[in-house]
Amino acid sequence: MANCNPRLIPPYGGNLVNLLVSKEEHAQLLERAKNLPSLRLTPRLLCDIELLATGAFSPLDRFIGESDYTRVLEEMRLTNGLLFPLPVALSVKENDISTGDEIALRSPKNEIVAIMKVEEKFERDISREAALICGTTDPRHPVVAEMLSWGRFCLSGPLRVLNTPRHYNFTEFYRTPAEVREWLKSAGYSRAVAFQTRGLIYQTEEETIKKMVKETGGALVLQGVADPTRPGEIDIFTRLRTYKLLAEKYYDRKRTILNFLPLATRLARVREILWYAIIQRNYGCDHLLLADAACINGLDTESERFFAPVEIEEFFTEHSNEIGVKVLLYKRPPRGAMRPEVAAIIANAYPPRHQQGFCLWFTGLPCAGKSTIAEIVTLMLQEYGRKVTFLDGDVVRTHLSKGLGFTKEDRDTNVLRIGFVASEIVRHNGVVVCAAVSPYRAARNQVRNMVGKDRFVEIFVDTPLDVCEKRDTKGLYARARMGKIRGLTGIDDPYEVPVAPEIILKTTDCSPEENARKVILYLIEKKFLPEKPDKQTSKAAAVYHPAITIKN
Ligand SMILES: Nc1ncnc2c1ncn2[C@@H]1O[C@H](COP(=O)(O)OS(=O)(=O)O)[C@@H](OP(=O)(O)O)[C@H]1O
Ligand SMILES: Nc1ncnc2c1ncn2[C@@H]1O[C@H](COP(=O)(O)OP(=O)(O)O)[C@@H](O)[C@H]1O
Repeated sequence: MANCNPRLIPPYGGNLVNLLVSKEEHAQLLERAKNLPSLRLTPRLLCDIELLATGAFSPLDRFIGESDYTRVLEEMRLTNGLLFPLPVALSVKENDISTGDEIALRSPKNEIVAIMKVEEKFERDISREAALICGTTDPRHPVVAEMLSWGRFCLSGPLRVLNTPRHYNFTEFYRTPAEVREWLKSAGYSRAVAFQTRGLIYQTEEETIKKMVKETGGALVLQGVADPTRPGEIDIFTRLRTYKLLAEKYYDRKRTILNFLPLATRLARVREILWYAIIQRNYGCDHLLLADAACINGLDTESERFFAPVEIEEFFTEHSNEIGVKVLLYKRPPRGAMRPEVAAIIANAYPPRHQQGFCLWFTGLPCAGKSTIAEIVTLMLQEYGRKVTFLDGDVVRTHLSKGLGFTKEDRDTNVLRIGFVASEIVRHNGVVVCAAVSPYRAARNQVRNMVGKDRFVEIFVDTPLDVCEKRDTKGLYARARMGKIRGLTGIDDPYEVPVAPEIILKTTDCSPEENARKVILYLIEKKFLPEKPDKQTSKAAAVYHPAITIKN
């Protein structure tokens, strides 16, 4: 229940850390920072410094020093005895920074973030750290894979934070712990429940959350984790849009505050959850609502390979009492339906397959028939109402790749340029048809990765050299045979035949139109096109993303 004289749980360790310099000092320190040696922070470290600066990691007031680092790894405690499960450390590869140096920490975009006085420099044993916090050194674990690229030195020392990263979208939802606490107090709450998520909230889960929050009598702090998207996940902006919609429309506004939390997760199993409990306490929450599945994150979120639920409960009861945050575990209900507006946001971002972008990549010898077939396919696709861009190697070489020749290097540059444009078109759900000799396998595969493996259709126009030579539409083969030109693909330059193209077209026994129809049939079979040009199935149920289930 809201009360008139609320006293929220105090920050962990007693005080909310604030590393931001005062307005008065800002200009002068900024000038000083410009002349200091700089260190560029990774996106992960940028998240960390933001949370350090605003006190979300209180009592930490700096990147961790060596004695704290060691004790945190071994005993989950800081040297002052406080439980703290994960090291927030500043890794560097550079060995030219020494103790006593003053350095400027900059964002990945080179903006000045903070000044740090280096008081400690120590070595970090990444493998041991991975084993202790993630429970594995297996590089299939996404964070372990990333850790292996971290520098082996750590720096620690006092920080004067000049600017936290500016959030240009959803600006008003990136709140500091002090701001959330202020809201809770002014709304009259002495109790607050954090629900921290980086998944989609289905209606069943939304209702479970509401019920559990109501039972505590506290407010809900809906913490949408705003960290970089990992492959295979719903993109961050779509997720944040759904949280905003839900908070505004389906949660009691008097009881709920939405916050976007720039937390770079570690996937460190139960240590991670205790860390969340500390963070949430700093935001003023004395309860943390947690789906049981969240406790077993790691290599395989679906399995219970790390901790059985019973162990989790015991573990939390023991440690969360010490942190002062009650962890409310609940069994995640079956997914069921999404709120229609949420489904609409998702459907817009992840349209059904037949509205998604794809790239048709025609490859083959000069005169194989790439352009002829590609042009017909382009016309056929337009009957399906698709917006199609045709990038023909010949034409691209008159503008985008003007000036490039036919050395291996120039050909690769050409192919990658076409690939880059193609990937941008596909990303925005357009269709792109490319026809380039693209003789090198590695470059073609690079394009496949740029576009996305499931959106890339490699079409090998498999015409024998003697047939191409007879066609010789531009007289190139004749000139090559006469020795007038060098490096013609198929004559004295290599063509690496595709190993596993999605489609192979023979042009000696099929007309260009027949081959074009084969491509269209392939696209229908893969659901990139509806069976008939005018048949649209735009129901939300057709949404295509492995992480989504929608029931209507
Ligand atoms: N040495 C050499 N090798 C291959 N092709 C040559 C060469 N010189 C000129 N041409 C003409 O340029 C067209 C190939 O350009 P691409 O951009 O498709 O080539 S590549 O993918 O960069 O290898 C190619 O067009 P297509 O016949 O449409 O394939 C040729 O007409
Ligand atoms: N079955 C076929 N498929 C494609 N092109 C064919 C076929 N039979 C003959 N041709 C002719 O071969 C030539 C191929 O030229 P083009 O499409 O520019 O090839 P590429 O783009 O591979 O260099 C065209 O003149 C086309 O009319």
